Amino acid sequence: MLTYPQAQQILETAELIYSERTVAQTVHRMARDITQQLSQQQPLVLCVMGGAVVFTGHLLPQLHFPLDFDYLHLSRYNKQLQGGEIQWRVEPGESVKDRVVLVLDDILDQGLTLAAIRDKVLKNGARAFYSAVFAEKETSKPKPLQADFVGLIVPDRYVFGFGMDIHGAWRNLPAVYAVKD
Ligand SMILES: O=P(O)(O)OC[C@H]1O[C@H](OP(=O)(O)OP(=O)(O)O)[C@H](O)[C@@H]1O
Ligand SMILES: Nc1nc2[nH]cnc2c(=O)[nH]1
Repeated sequence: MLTYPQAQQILETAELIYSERTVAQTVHRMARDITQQLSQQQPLVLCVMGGAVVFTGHLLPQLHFPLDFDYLHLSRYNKQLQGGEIQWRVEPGESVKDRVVLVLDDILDQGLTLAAIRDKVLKNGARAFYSAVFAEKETSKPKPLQADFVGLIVPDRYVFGFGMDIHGAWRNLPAVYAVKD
């Protein structure tokens, strides 16, 4: 865990890359696009804990159609800045069977996390898989999947805020920051 001064120091030296206003406009646009595509499908919406919790909390009240909600939990970064093995804590269960599933995550970086989720959701019998990511990182490597709904494009730097952590801290920020290079 970061100490209080360490957390403060990280924020003070970070670069603001998207303001709170842009974040709000982005979630609003995504809600409109998701509504256009899925409002007749009564999807099962799955929040990927814990990064997607802020995005989910802002998005769901803007989806004015019937849906069900649940969550799944896995981690690949484990409070580090480099990804490793995927560790599942709560897998998608039987509830996905025959459902149109919409998975919400905070960021698509190398895409390994979302690809693992897609594979499990489809293996457990979902009728269709959709994904919405609040941010997508511009990486040089090809990704194993594309998200159906993408919010903000972020540079190939470690970003935090609006649910995304930096060593476990600052998920609570309303805007998006990049760590100092
Ligand atoms: O596209 P990838 O390179 O696989 O990375 C994306 C994943 O990384 C973060 O999760 P993390 O493992 O940090 O767990 P968290 O949700 O607890 O922050 C984020 O929430 C995504 O799920
Ligand atoms: N918080 C955070 N999580 C990530 N997971 C993959 N890339 C990132 C990133 O840049 N920031």
